Amino acid sequence: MCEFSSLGLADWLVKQCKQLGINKPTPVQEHCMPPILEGRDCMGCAKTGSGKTAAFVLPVVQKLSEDPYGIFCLVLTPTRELAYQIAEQFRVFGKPLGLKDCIVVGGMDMVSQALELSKQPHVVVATPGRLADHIRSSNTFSMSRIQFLIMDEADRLLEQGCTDFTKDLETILAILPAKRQTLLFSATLTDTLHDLKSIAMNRPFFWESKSDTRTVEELDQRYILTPEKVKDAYLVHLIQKFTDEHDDWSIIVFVNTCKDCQILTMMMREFNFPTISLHSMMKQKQRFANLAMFKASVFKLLIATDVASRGLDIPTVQVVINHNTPGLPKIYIHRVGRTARAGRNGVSITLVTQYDIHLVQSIEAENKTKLKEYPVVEKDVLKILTQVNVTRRQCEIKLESTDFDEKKETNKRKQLILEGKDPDLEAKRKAELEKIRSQKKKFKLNIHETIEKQKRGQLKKKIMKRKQMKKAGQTSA
Ligand SMILES: Nc1ncnc2c1ncn2[C@@H]1O[C@H](COP(=O)(O)OP(=O)(O)OP(=O)(O)O)[C@@H](O)[C@H]1O
Repeated sequence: MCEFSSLGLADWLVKQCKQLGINKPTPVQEHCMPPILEGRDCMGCAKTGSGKTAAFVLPVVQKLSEDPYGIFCLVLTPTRELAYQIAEQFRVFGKPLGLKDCIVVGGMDMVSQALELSKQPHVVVATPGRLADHIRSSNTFSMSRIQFLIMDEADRLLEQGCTDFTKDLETILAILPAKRQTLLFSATLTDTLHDLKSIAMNRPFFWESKSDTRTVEELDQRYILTPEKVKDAYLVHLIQKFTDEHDDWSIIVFVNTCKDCQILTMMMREFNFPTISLHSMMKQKQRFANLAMFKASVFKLLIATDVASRGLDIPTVQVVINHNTPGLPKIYIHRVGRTARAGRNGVSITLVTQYDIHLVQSIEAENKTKLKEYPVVEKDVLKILTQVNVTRRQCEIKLESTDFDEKKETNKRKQLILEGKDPDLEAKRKAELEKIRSQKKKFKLNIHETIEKQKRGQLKKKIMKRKQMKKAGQTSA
């Protein structure tokens, strides 16, 4: 393994790394830092927890020290929590320079962000939606001279998933200079390689860690096959087991929806586990506070939606539990990648129902790894089954008595307004679409019935004709 200094990193930065306990470069750092320092665009694809952040932060900080000005670098990232984490890395490595950063994310005060931006910080770390809002609404800052555009979790930024960043990215890219270095990183770049190449136009250097598997060897990947109704009992049992067996434990449980996140958090608290949650329906300040408390081990159990599945670096996490089997192998890779980071060991356990077996098969095929069964004494789970299910029902009733569903509706309306749509019109449009759909269905059903009737009629006629012919034959005989 080589040294940081042989990669072209300045002595003061090598010293800074040493102070942070970073002595030798990881492969993604070893391969991507030299071309970045040479001025090339770079696309780096390496496993979760392999040090991709430092692979782009270190060269940028070095280049900034040679020609410091603001705004020098823009980092885009899909989640707000990740933006804070990346900004922290810039602050730590750039401390000797007095590096100034500005975090521009949704859910936080826009006016103070605008003020910060106008002070020309060296580095801006942003989520696309909020930065695009600033670009559309103010002219107090300029990004026309930026030297670096970095897209962390680049494939997610380009994906047209539940949060679609495409329009915001267009707004942002339009104000950036064509002459810049573009750096794209993720653990799962390959699917979006083609789209990414059009963003990094300057003959990008592409590096992908060569490995048979897409998850790290230190990760012990397990599954438990369970009927849907017994899932929660398995979850409680597993958490109890880890609590009993380890003094120093920290677990993330991933769930599918905000509502499930809320219910499971309430449930786990009923069972006296020190639990906290993270999902997109929470106020942003609460999200940050909860994450900070989990990082500080004040709470040992975090129940989260996929808002926490990418990038978060929490070294104490030993176990990741997938309460639902992720629908895409990519989501699985990022979720389980919250443990077994930077060479540490970790376990992931995926709860699989009979309806999810095909999902596990595609996860195994895509990641070229077989998941092993996690051994559980079933009768211990069955012992707590009734109590767990009763507790869930109680928590569901409790949640129904709050305004959680209304909040969800309000949030949906807010989102539509932010997208420039009229929520009432959208609701009307949806209702009309629904009406058309049901009319079409009815129409299809009618046609089907008519055809069937005709067929039955024709068949009847044929039978009658045959009977008549038979009769006629008999009489002539
Ligand atoms: N050269 C190194 N030696 C030891 N530890 C390192 C090194 N570089 C980074 N780390 C540490 O490894 C951990 C994971 O790094 P990082 O968060 O950058 O991973 P990542 O590759 O971006 O993962 P993900 O794909 O999940 O976002 C961090 O705690 C970081 O401080």
